[in-house]
Amino acid sequence: MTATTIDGRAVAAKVRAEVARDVAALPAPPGLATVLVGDDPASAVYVRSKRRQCVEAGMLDLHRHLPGDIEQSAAAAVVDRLADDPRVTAILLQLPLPPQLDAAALIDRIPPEKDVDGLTESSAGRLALGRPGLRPCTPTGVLALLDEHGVALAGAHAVVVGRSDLVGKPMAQLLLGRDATVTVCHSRTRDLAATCRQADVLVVAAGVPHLVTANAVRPGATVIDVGIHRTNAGLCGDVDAGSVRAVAGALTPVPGGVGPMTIAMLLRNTVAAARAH
Ligand SMILES: Nc1nc2c(c(=O)[nH]1)N[C@@H](CN(C=O)c1ccc(C(=O)N[C@@H](CCC(=O)O)C(=O)O)cc1)CN2
Repeated sequence: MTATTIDGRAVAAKVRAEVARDVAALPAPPGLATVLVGDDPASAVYVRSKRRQCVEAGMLDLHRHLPGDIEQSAAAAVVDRLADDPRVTAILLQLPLPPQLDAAALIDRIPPEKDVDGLTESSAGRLALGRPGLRPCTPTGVLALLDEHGVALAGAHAVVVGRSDLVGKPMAQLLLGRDATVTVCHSRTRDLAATCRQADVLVVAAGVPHLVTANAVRPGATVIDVGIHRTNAGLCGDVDAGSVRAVAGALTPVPGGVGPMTIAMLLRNTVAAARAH
């Protein structure tokens, strides 16, 4: 068996076209404020893509690039100005932030209605309680890929590897909301491979290159690789695609899988924020 490739680029392109149509129908273009602190090369690539795709969709690009050594109070003042700016529909702080900054405190200065990353306490609480709200982009993008690929989640056993605020935790909650039976693995999980082999749907968001190999995949399972790592050999994920491709029923590639969906969901969340305004 060779796994079917789940084409994130194609699905993301469909979403972007839908977003562009939705933006054209709005009374005014939404403003997306991307805040980049410092000069981390990977973050710069992602923010550049977000800004480009924001403009291509017809939105206003309201970018802020802050020095990497900025103090907490100064960063907070920038967020507060964006929060009060009527041109700003949506705010995101590109993560990770430099170590001197308290990311959670800065994120929580974003008004819930502008929190298109879905990372504030308010957004996270609404997700946990099953109430409407803006959801984190990557987990939402994973759900969109599973839906587009026709994966039945109700009653399925989903295993999530990783428990980050950005992906693992909201991913588990979103899958639970779709009536999957959810197991969350992490660095303290004993016999990770045995747990992963139970999965009908395996979402790997551990941040460890090639963590999951073929021995951890049940034949025919759907495997979603959220990882992205820059190596001398190029980009790779948390899944050893070379070996897993021979066992899985479906697999997302890196690059070209979850990554493009993260940005597509950001744009979709920005339209949702504009509509709720
Ligand atoms: N505030 C946030 N920070 C971060 C998030 C987030 O959702 N919100 N997610 C990740 C990084 N990320 C978005 O910022 C992201 C990662 C990867 C891609 C992507 O399109 N990857 C391409 C390859 C791009 C490349 O050449 O490197 C792919 O996988 O095909 C988009 C967004 C952490 N920070």
